[in-house]
Amino acid sequence: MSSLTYDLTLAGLSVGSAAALTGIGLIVTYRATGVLNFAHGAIAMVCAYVLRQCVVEWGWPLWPAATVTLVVLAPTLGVVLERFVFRPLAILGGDPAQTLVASIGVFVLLVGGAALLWGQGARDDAPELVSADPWGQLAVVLVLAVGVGAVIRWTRFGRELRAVVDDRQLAVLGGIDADRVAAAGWAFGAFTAGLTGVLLAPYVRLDPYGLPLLVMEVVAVAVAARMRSLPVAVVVALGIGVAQSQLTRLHPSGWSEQLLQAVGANLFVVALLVASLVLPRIGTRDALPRTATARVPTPPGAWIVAVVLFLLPLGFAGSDLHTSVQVPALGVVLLSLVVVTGRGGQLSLGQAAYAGLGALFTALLAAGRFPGLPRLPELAALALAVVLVAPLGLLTGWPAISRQGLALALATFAVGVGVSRFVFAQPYATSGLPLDRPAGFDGDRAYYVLELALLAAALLATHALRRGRTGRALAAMRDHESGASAAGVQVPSLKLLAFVSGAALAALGGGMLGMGLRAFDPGAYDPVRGLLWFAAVVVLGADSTLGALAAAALLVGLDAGARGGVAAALIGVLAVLVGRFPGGPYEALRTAAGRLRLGRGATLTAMGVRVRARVRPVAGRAAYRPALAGVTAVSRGVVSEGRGAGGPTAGPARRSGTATGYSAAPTGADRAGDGPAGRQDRGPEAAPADRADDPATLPNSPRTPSLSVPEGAEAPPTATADGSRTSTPGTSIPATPNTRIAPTLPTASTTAPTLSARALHARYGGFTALDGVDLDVRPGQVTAVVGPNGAGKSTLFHCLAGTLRPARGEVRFGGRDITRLAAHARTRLGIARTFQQLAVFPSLTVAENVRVGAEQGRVVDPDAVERALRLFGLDGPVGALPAAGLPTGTLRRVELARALAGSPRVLLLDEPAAGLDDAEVAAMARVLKALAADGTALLVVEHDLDLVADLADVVHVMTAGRIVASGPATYVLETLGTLGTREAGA
Ligand SMILES: Nc1ncnc2c1ncn2[C@@H]1O[C@H](COP(=O)(O)OP(=O)(O)OP(=O)(O)O)[C@@H](O)[C@H]1O
Repeated sequence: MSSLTYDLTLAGLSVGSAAALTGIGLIVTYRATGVLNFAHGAIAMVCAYVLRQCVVEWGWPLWPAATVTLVVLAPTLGVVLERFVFRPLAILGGDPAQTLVASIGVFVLLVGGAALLWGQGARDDAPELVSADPWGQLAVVLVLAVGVGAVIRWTRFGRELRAVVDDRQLAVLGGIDADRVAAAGWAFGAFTAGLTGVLLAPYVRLDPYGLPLLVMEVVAVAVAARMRSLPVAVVVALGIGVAQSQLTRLHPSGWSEQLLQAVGANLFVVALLVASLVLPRIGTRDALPRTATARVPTPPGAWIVAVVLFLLPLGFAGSDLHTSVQVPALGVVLLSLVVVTGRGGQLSLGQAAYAGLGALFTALLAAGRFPGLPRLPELAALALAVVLVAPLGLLTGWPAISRQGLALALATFAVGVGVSRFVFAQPYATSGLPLDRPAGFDGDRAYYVLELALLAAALLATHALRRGRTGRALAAMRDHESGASAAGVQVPSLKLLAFVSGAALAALGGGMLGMGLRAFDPGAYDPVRGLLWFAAVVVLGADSTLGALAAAALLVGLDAGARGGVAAALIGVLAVLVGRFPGGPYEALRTAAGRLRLGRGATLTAMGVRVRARVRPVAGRAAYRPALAGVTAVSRGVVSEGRGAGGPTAGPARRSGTATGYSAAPTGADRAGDGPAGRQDRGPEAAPADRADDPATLPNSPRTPSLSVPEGAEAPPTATADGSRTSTPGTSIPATPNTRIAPTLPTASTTAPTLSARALHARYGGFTALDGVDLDVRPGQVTAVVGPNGAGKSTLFHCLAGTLRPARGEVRFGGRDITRLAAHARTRLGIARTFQQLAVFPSLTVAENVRVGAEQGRVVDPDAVERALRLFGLDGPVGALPAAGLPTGTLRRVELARALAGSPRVLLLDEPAAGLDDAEVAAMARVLKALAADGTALLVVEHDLDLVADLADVVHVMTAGRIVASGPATYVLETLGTLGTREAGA
């Protein structure tokens, strides 16, 4: 090896060792607590400053100072963070997004605190702990990695650590002291951070912003190791370090030289981009913590105060106004976060990049240096810059389509860092780009007026995005992504829209900021600022435009003093506290306000019930009386209240629903007489002539109308082992395979199926959850799927709804193959669904929830909302209540009303009775029957066999991924009951 190669390799190993240390620390903390510690770099920076303080300022000897810093201070800092910041969050449920916000808060707090204590300038006299010789560093890293690996793998503590990470609550129930494990993880993580800081500080600029960012850039190492494997992290870190070092030898000519230099200097950033955008994701749970997006009630008059405060600087003189011009500009940047994060619920740590691009493009366009474009006047340059940056929002919008939570945070952070390093840090940008203000607005006062006009325009744009159909869809996506998709919201497009609009707003604000400062300053758009802005918006109420303006004023105002960092420190404290109280300070406020509101609402609801109970018999109609009583037909769009003129008939074997719930009394109308035209009689008592089933339409028995377990089909082992798969207490579903169940199908089966599945296979890894399922869901029928836990019912449901793609087989809707169609697209075709776990949008009112379904559904019908609300007894005051905090029974109705508001042709219901009491179940059954009578095809996956008996026309019995029996409800359930009794007797 030549001496140059050797030297470069050694230098690379030195850098790689520091990166490996960071990787080890991040992985250990993550494994012990599930937190990706964004504050790791900030802890490194604080330790480096403390060591310098001890040695340089106080004159302590190096090694005692290092011992105090690394063995006492760093672990103590880790333990304090665990005890006072992250443990309370873990106890509250360990919402990963909340811990992410808290760790960004700690980052911002430490950075701000360091700036306050030690100033913002860079120090170049950090003491050198070990010589530049990389072997010592490498040895430290390897010993640490091997030691930690051994502890995790072979010791009791390691086992406990893995248990805590897998399931903290379960581990605690198993007698493990999760707090001790987490504290140890944090102490060790902070120690490695401190070590990284003191090792790096002598060779890089020690300043409050630069060093933390440098350390966080190597997070790629941990991500590449999937936050698990220490050896992978060490090898990747050393590999990148050496490669980066060797790249400095290459000197190609032309444009590639610049590119190579940029890549060579930032190989860890390239790795971060690859790791977060290309590699499989980590930590994909959850979008934003509820607290971050909670509606903060705007106090009355707040807008008037805000307007007055924003006009106030016009009376200022000189330097005060010079500072004030930053406020509206930053306000516009922060409004971009309101759109992306507050309303759309998407974590975005890279917003500073778009702001910077806006300023850079404006400067280049105004200077005539933008490739291919002539010199433009400043305002035109700003406008064009906004237009050019907007599509770049796809840089973070695209990853957001398939990412949530931590994975999205990392991806957006990576884009922010990438733009900062590869665009802002290049010579053309750093050599000083002047940015003039528009002609006529050169003075601070005139420019401030212009800014206020632009801010007003940005507020209007933000308002438009947060209002109306788009605003509701964004809020729905934020509150419950799959629920929004099920309501027909085009989630991927909406995410792109959020990020593109966010990028445009950020670019506008960034350009304004640049003009305010009269230059493009790359430091003003540093990724660290992106974190600070994100934290500021989140703590002041992410979905609040007023909050964004307040944050802008706070950030500029507090940092206008002699010492910067006050704003960061304050925002850091608030961000750390966001999760401390039940919901953070703003949530506490909101909850208090909400309680008042909900208190009234709850009373109203209760009153509604009372009123209904008391008034109806007399008045016959009450404000709350839902249209269920006497509903005979829900003809598409028309709820008619029958007077014995029709309704879904039920055969004699059908149970009658309990006469309680939404409606005060059963009218009997839904059971008497003929149904509306076109309605099929149901039940086995149908006339024999009606049973001339078209064999082609029968899923399970192609040639014979009799239904049985398919010939030769073996009951899966779990099904026959003991026959005791009781899915509902007291109701056993035996899976004896050769049971012939029923001679006939209900007559409705002669109609062509609306939705059908053929030979569906679905797998989770190597496990087959669906093993060749055929199913038809026909109009005018309630088709039920029953079976023991784990039978595959939900999997089948997901395949039909479009949330899971089958490995093989086909799903058809009205003859069209929809196997590969996304969930929202199926909803728009007319397949609506509800969820086993409620999927309502808590921040929207009841009526808004239903409106989302109507706006995104198959048919956009202006009356659909009112009709759906009335049908489920949600009209009146309850419609104006926020969904958050309403009782389960009400929310089930909200979900159903939302599904129906889109006028679906097929309604898929996943355990619709979950969480409902008998009266509510009975009432719901009546609506569902009415819907079926009107021609809607219903599929119900349900554990409650009483409800199935009451509701269903056709029942399919599933076990172990197969349908083992199908037939008319009465026969199937009776046979199952008999078999169950026989089995029980045996
Ligand atoms: N995401 C997943 N990853 C791995 N296995 C899964 C997953 N979801 C379900 N399974 C497994 O697939 C099988 C079928 O699950 P599914 O939820 O469809 O059953 P189910 O009949 O709906 O049960 P339940 O009534 O309990 O909801 C079960 O063995 C379950 O453990």
